[in-house]
Amino acid sequence: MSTTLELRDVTKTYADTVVIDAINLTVNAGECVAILGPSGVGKSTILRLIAGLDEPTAGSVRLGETTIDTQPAEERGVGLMFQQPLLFPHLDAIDNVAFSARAAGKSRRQAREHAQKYLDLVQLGGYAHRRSTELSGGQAQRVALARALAAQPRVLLLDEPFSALDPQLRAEMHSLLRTIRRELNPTVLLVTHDQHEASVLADRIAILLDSRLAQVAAPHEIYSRPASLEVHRMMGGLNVIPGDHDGTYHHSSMGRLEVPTCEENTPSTLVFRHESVTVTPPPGDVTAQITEITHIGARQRLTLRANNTTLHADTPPTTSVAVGDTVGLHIPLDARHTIRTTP
Ligand SMILES: Nc1ncnc2c1ncn2[C@@H]1O[C@H](COP(=O)(O)OP(=O)(O)OP(=O)(O)O)[C@@H](O)[C@H]1O
Repeated sequence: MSTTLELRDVTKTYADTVVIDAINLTVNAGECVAILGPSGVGKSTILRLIAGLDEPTAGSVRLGETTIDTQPAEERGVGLMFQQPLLFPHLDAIDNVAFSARAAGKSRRQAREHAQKYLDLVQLGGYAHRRSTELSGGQAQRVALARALAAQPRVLLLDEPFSALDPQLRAEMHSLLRTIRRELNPTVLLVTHDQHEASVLADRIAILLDSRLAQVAAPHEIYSRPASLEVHRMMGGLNVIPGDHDGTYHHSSMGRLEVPTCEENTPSTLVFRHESVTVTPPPGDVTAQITEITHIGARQRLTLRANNTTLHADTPPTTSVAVGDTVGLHIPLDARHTIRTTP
């Protein structure tokens, strides 16, 4: 049964260092929220506070209608999964998954029947009697996920659960997690430093920067309407153009570009996703010269100069261009976003 998870003004201080500073976050029942932030920012600390492995310095954690701050970790109904599967090496897969049911007093047969359902769910039904030491990294991580789910937690906390896997296995685990969300509808709080992972898995992303949540929103909103330049960069945004907003147009060394209106005339930085830019015959919205072409998988990334401004555009490899070409760039109006800059 999924439950709402709520952090209220949660602060965590180690010695004199404030790691988490008065964070408020609600994960609705059945929702998946990803906390995204750089290494060492405090992502795992948040999960430890929820799981009861550490205590907040101030604030409280609620599950449903209950404040769980004083509950021991094992009574919170929180499932945890880490980067490493941490399976019991002396047990086979099914007894790893059956562990919580056995601990709750179920007979071996009942616990194994229950565990088998979860092994089937993670598509390892035929591996029940493999020792955990005889599983591949990806299989062991599936067993760890089955073990976390078999305990029927009220909330599932995932701490960088797929980052030790190679890209193909990681994509398979993403797909499995989506299936599990459809079938079991768990409340999930995921921690990752990978913006791609956050955006493919989560309904909302919470960006953790400098001890605080800089923005909490749906992935497309965070990509296209970042609340700050730091959020734009965290999401891999490349185009950052300082200038001024006159209410209708953004003025910079790149020229004048219509932008969504703002009431005040302010110094502001124009940002737009490199994926949203298309190449046209000049002049386009902006005329620029290509200075570099980098091939990234099935795309090609153009670096361009427009007067003193450096721009980036990701285009299909079929776009026929060469370094030195002068091209037009089309930047859709709804892809243009301005961020107020402190003068
Ligand atoms: N028990 C502790 N005592 C003192 N400092 C700690 C303790 N646990 C964590 N920290 C510090 O708190 C900060 C946040 O750590 P945390 O592990 O939450 O970061 P993270 O964002 O999960 O990092 P990563 O992505 O590298 O795992 C770090 O600077 C870390 O050194």
